[in-house]
Amino acid sequence: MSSGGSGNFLLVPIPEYPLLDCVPNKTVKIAVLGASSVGKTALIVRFLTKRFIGDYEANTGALYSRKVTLDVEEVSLQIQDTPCVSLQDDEGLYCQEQINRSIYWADGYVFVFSITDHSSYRTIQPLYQHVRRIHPSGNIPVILVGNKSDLLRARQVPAEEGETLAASLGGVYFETSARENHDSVHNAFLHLCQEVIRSFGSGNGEKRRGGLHLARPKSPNMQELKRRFRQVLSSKVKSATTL
Ligand SMILES: Nc1nc2c(ncn2[C@@H]2O[C@H](COP(=O)(O)OP(=O)(O)OP(=O)(O)O)[C@@H](O)[C@H]2O)c(=O)[nH]1
Repeated sequence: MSSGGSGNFLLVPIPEYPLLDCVPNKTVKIAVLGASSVGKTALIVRFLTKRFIGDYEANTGALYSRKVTLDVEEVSLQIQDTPCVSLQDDEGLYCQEQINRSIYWADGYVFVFSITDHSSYRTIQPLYQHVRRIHPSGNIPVILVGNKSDLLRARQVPAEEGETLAASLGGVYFETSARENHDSVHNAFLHLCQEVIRSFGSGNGEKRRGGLHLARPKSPNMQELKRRFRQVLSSKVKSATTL
């Protein structure tokens, strides 16, 4: 696994909601991962703003943070956009260090490929293995998104291949068009957020974070423990970045 990239990417300040605004134990952290130009940024922007961004700008990985209402539940949602990963000739994965940090930080993952680009589809399996190496235990809430479904004539990945791959990752497959519609994108993100919240309830968060030796806060004094949790996590991320 090669790494590169610099800057305290993940440690950019996450806008803190005033304590009274923080939705206790309902902070959902999602990382959006995939190859170049598959539509990671466009999907996030469509989900959060209902708008489509037509121009292409290689993304450096922005963090979006806001409260959203999913069904009737209000959650503090943080979505980490990430720079592209790429397959190398030996089918190894080039994944910048800053992407590792966002994988380490996230509770759930959106794996994105473009249905018009088979190599972006082939990137998903090694990318998923990489995430598993960082989170070896517990199940990790994931969804697989085949984007650009509006470009039917340019399709290179049949829907069945998406379904098969999603099943092997333990997630659900969604075909979306960030360009054409909001609902397909919203349903995909909504599903993942619900899976993440479910994983908190199942204690999976504790099992998964067991690898970090950080018990998921259970006490009534959630805010204090969450503050400590965040501190320990960010110091862990800091030490991880000095690797
Ligand atoms: N036709 C079509 N174009 C799309 C769709 N989603 C994104 N695009 C376009 O594809 C290009 C790449 O979109 P981005 O959102 O920048 O892709 P990205 O994965 O963030 O790209 P990287 O910065 O390389 O990681 C842009 O020109 C988008 O306008 C879609 O659903 N349909």
